Amino acid sequence: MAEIRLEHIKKTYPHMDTPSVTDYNLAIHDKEFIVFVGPSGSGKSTVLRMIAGLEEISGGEFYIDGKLMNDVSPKDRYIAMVFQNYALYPHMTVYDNIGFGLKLRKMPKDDIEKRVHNAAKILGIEDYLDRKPADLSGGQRQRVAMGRAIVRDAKVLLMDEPLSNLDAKLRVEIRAEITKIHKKINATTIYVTHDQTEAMTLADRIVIIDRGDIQQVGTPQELYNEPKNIFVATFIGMPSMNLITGKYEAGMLITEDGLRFMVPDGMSKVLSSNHYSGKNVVFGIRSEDVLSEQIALDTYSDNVVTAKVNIAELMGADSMLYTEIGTHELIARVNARDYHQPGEEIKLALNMSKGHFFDQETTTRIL
Ligand SMILES: Nc1ncnc2c1ncn2[C@@H]1O[C@H](COP(=O)(O)OP(=O)(O)OP(=O)(O)O)[C@@H](O)[C@H]1O
Repeated sequence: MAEIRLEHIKKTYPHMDTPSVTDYNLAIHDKEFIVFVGPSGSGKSTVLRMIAGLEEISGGEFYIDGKLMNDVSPKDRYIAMVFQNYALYPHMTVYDNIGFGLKLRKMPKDDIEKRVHNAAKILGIEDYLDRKPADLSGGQRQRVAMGRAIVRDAKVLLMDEPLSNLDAKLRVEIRAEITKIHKKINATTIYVTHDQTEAMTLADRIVIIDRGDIQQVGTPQELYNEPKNIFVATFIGMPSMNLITGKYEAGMLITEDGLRFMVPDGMSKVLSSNHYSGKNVVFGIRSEDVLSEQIALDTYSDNVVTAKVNIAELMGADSMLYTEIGTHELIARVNARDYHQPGEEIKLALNMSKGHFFDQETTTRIL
């Protein structure tokens, strides 16, 4: 069992004026799979390294199962870490690479053998135990690195961008395996990535970080459907959420270049009662809620715009249309059968009720 609590955690690196992590508060449940996601330099690795004990904590408290861990040495934290560069010993076999840490701890040979074989079985690398890392593929090397973490029976597993060295196809395969492995070993897991697709597919809960600050914590669905602010709304989801800035007035959203959108009644009520009448707001709508089929044009006839197609990307079942309406870019994910050429003018309907309104100044979501 391993419950983790981070309370007001801060990090300022030596000789730096500004903190890299400002005030980090998070409770992670036992056996949970948590993903830290955010842009490069947002502080993801710093938090992970503080948990592992590789980096000193500048302020705040870090607990595992209620025990304060700030000053506990890394080897006594019951934590195992998997890095993006696998850090395998090239002259050792897979078996020795996996068992090395246990040997250092002077564990009896029989126990080491049991543990290494058990880990190899979980990871599906039993046939490679006699090989050297050089004779393995990237995916197999990554499994060996995970094997080293698994044999230690760690209560907490930390993974720092473990898939970033693999090609796209292998990343998808190993991603699915990581989920299976997590179910088998059941260690509380913290996984760091800057890839929102990895975060969405792996996480029980995602912690989204920007500039050393937690922006939102929630399940993938919560972050996708109820983003707290514009940063989360545009970071989660591919392609990024469309944003249209305009003035809200008498049930309409009116842009500076004269586009007019009818705001559904329920949304209008919330905007009016929150004193947004006459004020600028940001409207966000996902590409799947921008529609091109005739039935949608008829259903949402109040909000049909003429759009010029700039780029059309065929993605298999869907096609992504990067279009221009007035001075705004609008991305629509449409059925691939409904393919359009760049340069074409088409009609698009916005299903406004699926969109979100954000406060332009604070960037927080209004509804
Ligand atoms: N040893 C260090 N000394 C000084 N500043 C550092 C050090 N390590 C990281 N930083 C700074 O702290 C901030 C957070 O870095 P961190 O590596 O935690 O971000 P990250 O979100 O993991 O980024 P990436 O996805 O690029 O790995 C960055 O501004 C970085 O430049």
